[in-house]
Amino acid sequence: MELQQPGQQSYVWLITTNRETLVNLIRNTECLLENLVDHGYCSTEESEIIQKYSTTADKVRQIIDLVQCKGEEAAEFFIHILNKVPEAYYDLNSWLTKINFQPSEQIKNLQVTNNDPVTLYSKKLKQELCCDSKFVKSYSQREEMKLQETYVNSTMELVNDKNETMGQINDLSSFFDDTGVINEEGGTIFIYGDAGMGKTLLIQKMQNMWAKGESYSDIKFFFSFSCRRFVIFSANTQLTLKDLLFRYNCHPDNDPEEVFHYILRFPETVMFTFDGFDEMHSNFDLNNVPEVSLPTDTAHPAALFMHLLSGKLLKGSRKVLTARTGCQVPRKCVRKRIMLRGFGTENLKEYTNLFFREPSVQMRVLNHLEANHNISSLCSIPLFCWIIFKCYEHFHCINESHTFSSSSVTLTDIFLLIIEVYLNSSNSGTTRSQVDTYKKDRETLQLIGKLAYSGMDNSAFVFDYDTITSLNISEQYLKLGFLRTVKNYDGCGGNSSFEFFHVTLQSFFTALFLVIDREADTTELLKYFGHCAQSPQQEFQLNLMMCFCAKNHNQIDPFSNIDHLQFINLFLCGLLSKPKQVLLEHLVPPSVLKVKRKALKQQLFRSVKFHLKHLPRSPYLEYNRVHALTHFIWMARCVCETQCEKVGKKVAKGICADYIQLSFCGASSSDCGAISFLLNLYQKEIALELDNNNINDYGVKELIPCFRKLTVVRLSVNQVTDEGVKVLAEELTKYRIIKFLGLYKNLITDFGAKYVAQIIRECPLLHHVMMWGNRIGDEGAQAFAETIRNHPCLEVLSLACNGITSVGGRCIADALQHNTSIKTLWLTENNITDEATESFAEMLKVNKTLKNLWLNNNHITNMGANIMAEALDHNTVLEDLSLHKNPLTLDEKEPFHMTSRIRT
Ligand SMILES: Nc1ncnc2c1ncn2[C@@H]1O[C@H](COP(=O)(O)OP(=O)(O)OP(=O)(O)O)[C@@H](O)[C@H]1O
Repeated sequence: MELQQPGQQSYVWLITTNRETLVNLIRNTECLLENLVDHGYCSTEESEIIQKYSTTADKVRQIIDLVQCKGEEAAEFFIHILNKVPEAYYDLNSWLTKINFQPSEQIKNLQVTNNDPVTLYSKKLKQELCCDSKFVKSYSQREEMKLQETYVNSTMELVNDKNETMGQINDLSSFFDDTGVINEEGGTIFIYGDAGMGKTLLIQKMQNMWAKGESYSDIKFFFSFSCRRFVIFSANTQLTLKDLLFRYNCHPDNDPEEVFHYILRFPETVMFTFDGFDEMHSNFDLNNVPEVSLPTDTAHPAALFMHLLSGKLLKGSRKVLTARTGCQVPRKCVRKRIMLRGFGTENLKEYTNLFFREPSVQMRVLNHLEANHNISSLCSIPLFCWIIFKCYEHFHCINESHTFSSSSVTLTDIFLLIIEVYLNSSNSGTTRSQVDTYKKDRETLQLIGKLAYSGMDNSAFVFDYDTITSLNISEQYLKLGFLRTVKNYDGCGGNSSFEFFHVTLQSFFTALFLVIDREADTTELLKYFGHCAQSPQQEFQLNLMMCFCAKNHNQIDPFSNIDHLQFINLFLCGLLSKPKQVLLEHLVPPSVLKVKRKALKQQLFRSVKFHLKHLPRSPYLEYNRVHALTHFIWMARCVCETQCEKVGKKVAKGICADYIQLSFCGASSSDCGAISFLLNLYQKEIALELDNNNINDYGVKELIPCFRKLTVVRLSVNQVTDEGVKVLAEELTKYRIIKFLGLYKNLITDFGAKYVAQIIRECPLLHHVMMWGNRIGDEGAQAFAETIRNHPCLEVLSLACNGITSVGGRCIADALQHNTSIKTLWLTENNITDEATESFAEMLKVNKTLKNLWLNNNHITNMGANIMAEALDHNTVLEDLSLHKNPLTLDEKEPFHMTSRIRT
């Protein structure tokens, strides 16, 4: 673009000499005319005449002629408009920069109206999203709940592609910054978590923050898609990108072409959210996505989606994709991985205080949660927390003194309760017993159950109006609140579609239907066990294949997630359990119930036996180790849901090992209840490895019943805080059988370190303690020092990656002068300087057991290294003094190089 340079500051001259450029690059004449008319530089008649010209270029020529005639002020205001509405005149950006336009004070004070289609569309999107995101959609339509009054941040963690944690994030605005990037090429922020962890609500919160101007201010367009909705498209649907954006979100009122042109030109101003990749069940083969060479080409919506995700379309746009844990996404696309871990103690407190307004009720609820681990661990999953609170609120309204049950509460219990609450609320608050409510509304439950069941086989979570009416589900039933309307995506304003307020509710209704429907025989009842029957080998192979395939960006099968089917089995176990018999007998004849119960029990045993038989087993140290995966957790959940000790005992017997490895199984805190239920019934002592799960302090509390059996407790990378460690100390010191304690990469501070020290002091068999990657400082180090002084058998202590300085280092070194058991001490990555090396040297002169002392990544210089090296002359036991990554200079003459036992 050849631009004419102005010779003097005459705006008329500028316009005249750059006429050609302006005619070529101005595409929006309405904005110019409206502002010129508003401020009297052009009359309405003149504007109308100009608008009659057929081409934009002619209109621009006329406008230029007009402002030239009107003189300097009009010409200056004309350029001021171009400058003030960059969305419309972005092609003139470099011209405006070159002329270094500086309007006079008089012109600056004139208000410029921005009626450009891009800005108007952005405003429209904001308004629409503001309305859409204001209320939480999970709640029944009768009683909407404002997002602002219910959303609290849950625990979010950055995770690398080996599933290792990279630290927490607390702010949704930081999703797009540079922290935690695992792949610079990727453009998608991938957020994952279990069912009900709050992925959808988090997306809603992002929409709301953008729409209210609280965040993402550089984004002009925010397009939200639920992957579930892609099911609606038939295999031969063909759409252009423009259609996908405008028809399935809101439509621009003015000049859609221009808006789309802007989107293509500035993709970095666009944000997409795609919620629920695991639900993107489609007839369309995602592994054979046809290429789209131009953004104007048509393709299947799922293909457009995949191209958006991979950056082939709108490269540079921001994308957020959510899915259930375990769902594979093409690695190449992923920029960051964020795992939702649900509510920790503080989040739960915040949520309680938001949910219950009355301070006295808040206190009471918090006290109940404190007293009942079973309920608080269920509450760590936000969906279940909401259901529990909702039930509490309802029963509390009826009876002020209502409390949470003090006995064990299962997931089936809380779903039975929420249904009761919904049914009762529709009866204008009449209070009936649970049995009466279910008895009276049996038919309703059966019909809704049938609908739920009808969708399960082919993963249909959205029901069109025809399906609803064909099953005789009337308006009245729809209003109960179990189903909510789905925004119409065909853009034609047809009849609404519906979905359950959460897919776990659909699973519950399916199970309820299979139990209460007399026609449903035992084959139907048990069919989902068949779907979920996966041998551990298959699960291993699948995991391997997923890793391998994800690496090659091939063969993605997001539909392999069958949690919704697993939930059906779980609820069947709950509904057909003995404690529920009293209620169920009012809905099904006892004889039918008996047959179903028997069949389920037999099936459960068969599945469990098959699963346990095929679990991989291998010797590990002195143990006979069994390696369990996610399916084992589902099995434990089902068994626990039966609440039957006899079943539990039989299953526990099948474990047949003295070490159970359950790392990376996606176990949550409430799963610890199920694990504990089984292990408590195990005949012998056993080692439990639960590293890299999501159990936090609630999970530790859930394990209380089984600590008496545990010789190894490995709870590393699990968000355990001092509170959890306190529980460990109370429990482990009762039984004193613990040999190995693994708590690395948790949130333990000096306070918690004192409890760990207590465990070391009081448990004489303990030989391994892994505490690296916590928040322990000198006070904690001091506590360890006091306790290791005379410990009889502690062999390995890792305190690496903490905040220990020379003060703590000296205490530990002094204590080691007296210790005769420790062979390995890790103090890597702390803040230890030369000040502590004297103490280490003294210790090395007298210690007769320490073989490995790791002080890598501290602040030790040649001086400190030499002090320790000299001490080694008196020490024959130490094999490895490791000093990598310290500020040492490599000088041949320095004596510490003379000993091969020092590694630098
Ligand atoms: N951060 C949060 N603050 C308050 N409530 C929450 C939060 N996250 C989730 N909830 C509650 O849990 C319910 C379920 O959450 P959501 O639908 O977002 O889960 P999800 O992870 O998308 O589940 P799924 O994988 O099954 O689709 C919400 O409707 C809300 O009641």
